[in-house]
Amino acid sequence: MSWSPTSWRAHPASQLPAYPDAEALAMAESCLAAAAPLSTVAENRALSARVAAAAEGRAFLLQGGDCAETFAEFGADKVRTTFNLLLDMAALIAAGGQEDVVTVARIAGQFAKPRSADSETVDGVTLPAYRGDIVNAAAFDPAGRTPDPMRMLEVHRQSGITVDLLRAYAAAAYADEAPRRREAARRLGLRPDPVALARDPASAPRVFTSHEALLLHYEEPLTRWDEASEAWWSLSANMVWIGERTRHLDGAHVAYASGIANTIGVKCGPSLTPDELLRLAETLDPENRAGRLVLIGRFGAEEIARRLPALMATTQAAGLNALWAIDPMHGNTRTVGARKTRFVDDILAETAAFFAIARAEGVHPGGLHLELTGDHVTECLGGSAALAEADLPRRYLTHCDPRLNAAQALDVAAEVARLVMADVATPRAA
Ligand SMILES: O=C[C@H](O)[C@H](O)COP(=O)(O)O
Ligand SMILES: C=C(OP(=O)(O)O)C(=O)O
Repeated sequence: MSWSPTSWRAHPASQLPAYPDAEALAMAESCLAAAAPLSTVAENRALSARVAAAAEGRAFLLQGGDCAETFAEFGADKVRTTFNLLLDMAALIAAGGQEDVVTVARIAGQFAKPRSADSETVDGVTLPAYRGDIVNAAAFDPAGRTPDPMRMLEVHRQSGITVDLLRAYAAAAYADEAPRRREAARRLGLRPDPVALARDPASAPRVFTSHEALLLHYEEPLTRWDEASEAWWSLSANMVWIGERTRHLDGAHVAYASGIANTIGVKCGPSLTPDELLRLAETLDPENRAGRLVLIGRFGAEEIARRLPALMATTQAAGLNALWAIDPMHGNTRTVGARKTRFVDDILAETAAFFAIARAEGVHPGGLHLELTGDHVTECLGGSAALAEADLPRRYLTHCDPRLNAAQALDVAAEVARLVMADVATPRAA
């Protein structure tokens, strides 16, 4: 049977909200079907070409942004801060020797969250879990927690403005590039590369958009047919990914992603077997096209050495052209007091292990995926600012998972730059 954007509806779907008002849902979906796209096929193809270069060892994918965007925190300043932080991080990694850094934000659509539990009970009252602003409100009250499909329209509106801002910042970013590169070299104790400093304005850096393709009621109407490429594209973002909780082979999320032409990320956690990974790759990337699949490991600092080598050995033996990246956040969540947090030391340890395992397996360690914000939050512990447990309550603002603040994100990028430097200087395993 041929694929269509509605094909996912014939598959079991996890993590989708139970909307109580079917008419309102249908109305929101039809408004989205008539709404402007949030990416273009040309941009999406450009990103895939650059991810293909990363898969071939000639580039590095940096992906990062909020755990979840929200309506309340939205503003041009926030978008600009994320944009600048990602480019500062990219400059560090580039200075480490991986000149072409492909920068992708978790932005302009990252509003839906998978949850461990469907409901939450407080003082004997049970309500649906908060699933991100695209679904319901974080506040614990019955009206706010009821899934409201009209929220998808607000996400589309906010994301449209965000995309316009990102395009405008990219057009202006050339002026900031030389100082950014000088600062990156200074931080790494290197001499700035004069060739890099004199880059052509045409190669001004840009930031692509991405989010988890979780809420399929939102993704379906933003999936559009392109005559020129004769393909369906998600025009809700430049690339989307499938999360650890929804990557079931026969599930709705894999069924949806299998039919769109964009670059697709797949989170690969501790329960993924080599056989499942191969079958996922066959389903999502039957042509084994470089630039199509990004395998994003997220095992935790303690688990990675037990899990990743067999997965990488399998993709190598099968000759897969997928890009391997590391998300050192999601396997390293701990609870301290009543709050979820992550330790920068765990994040660095998993990242270093990723590079070491990739080198041993003959794989290009080609990407980093982080939850971060340019705001001065105190959600993760450690780093050069030495945030300690007592700091957690000061600015713990996330509604879901703890994010690196700007200083911590730059600490991780600087460490990746050092790992890249060591990697490019080391001959690869056969
Ligand atoms: O970002 C990932 C998930 O949404 C998150 O870790 C789930 O958190 P929970 O275990 O509190 O539901
Ligand atoms: C939910 C996420 O991650 P994972 O699917 O890896 O848990 C995420 O990246 O927001």
